[in-house]
Amino acid sequence: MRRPIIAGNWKMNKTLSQSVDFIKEIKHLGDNTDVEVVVCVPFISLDRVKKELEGTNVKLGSQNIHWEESGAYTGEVSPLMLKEIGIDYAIIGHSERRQYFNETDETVNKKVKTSLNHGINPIICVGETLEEREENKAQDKVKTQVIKALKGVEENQMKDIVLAYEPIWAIGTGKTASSEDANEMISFIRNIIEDIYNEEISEEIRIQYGGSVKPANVTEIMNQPDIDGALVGGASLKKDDFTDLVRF
Ligand SMILES: O=C[C@H](O)COP(=O)(O)O
Repeated sequence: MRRPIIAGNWKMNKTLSQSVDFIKEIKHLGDNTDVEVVVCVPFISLDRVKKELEGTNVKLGSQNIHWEESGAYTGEVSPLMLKEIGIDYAIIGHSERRQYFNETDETVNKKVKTSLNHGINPIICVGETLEEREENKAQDKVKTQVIKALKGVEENQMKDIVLAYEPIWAIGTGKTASSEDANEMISFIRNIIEDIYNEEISEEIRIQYGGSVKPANVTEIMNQPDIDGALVGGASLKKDDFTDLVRF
């Protein structure tokens, strides 16, 4: 039985004081539920938010991570820095990182391996563009991303990984993949994992859907057999919406 995981990706939203105020309002959301609740907040808010979350059941994540422990990488944040704060998760390979910051399948793979080596659980994002979907290339694209992201990852590390299928055309657009289409792709991803590893790992790995998940569609999405959770942008920024999402 896979534990559902709802993760809020705040993206570049909320200042430090806004982050602290907001977390005070939602930090009880992990209580009395089987759902694992995660907030992925801006780097500069991680430390303060971590302190606010102490003693709660809400987990903390970053939105990126560098693959080196230290060095001349101006503007980057290393796994050692994040580990010291005590984060649980790092989003890796979000399509916005791939699109605007030249993240490649190779850097995604390096980040995945470094996260695992530092005890930070990767949430690895994959997904196709609208053009790729229309040209029937969506599965090929996602397959390549999954295989390359996991290159060199050992079987015993797979339990620490979460995958997130986010069709790029559904992010922040109000368009969602139909829950059946999302489930079909996520089932396809599970088959890829079985090919690379084995059936047990493919049955155990948690795979989220992301892209305009809202209170109005979350139940339908979460009722799909292969979908284990949601990676949520816009709707994770509002208390009432995020509350409804984690109580889908
Ligand atoms: O990481 C979250 C996804 O990019 C989805 O964002 P969204 O819920 O605003 O569409």
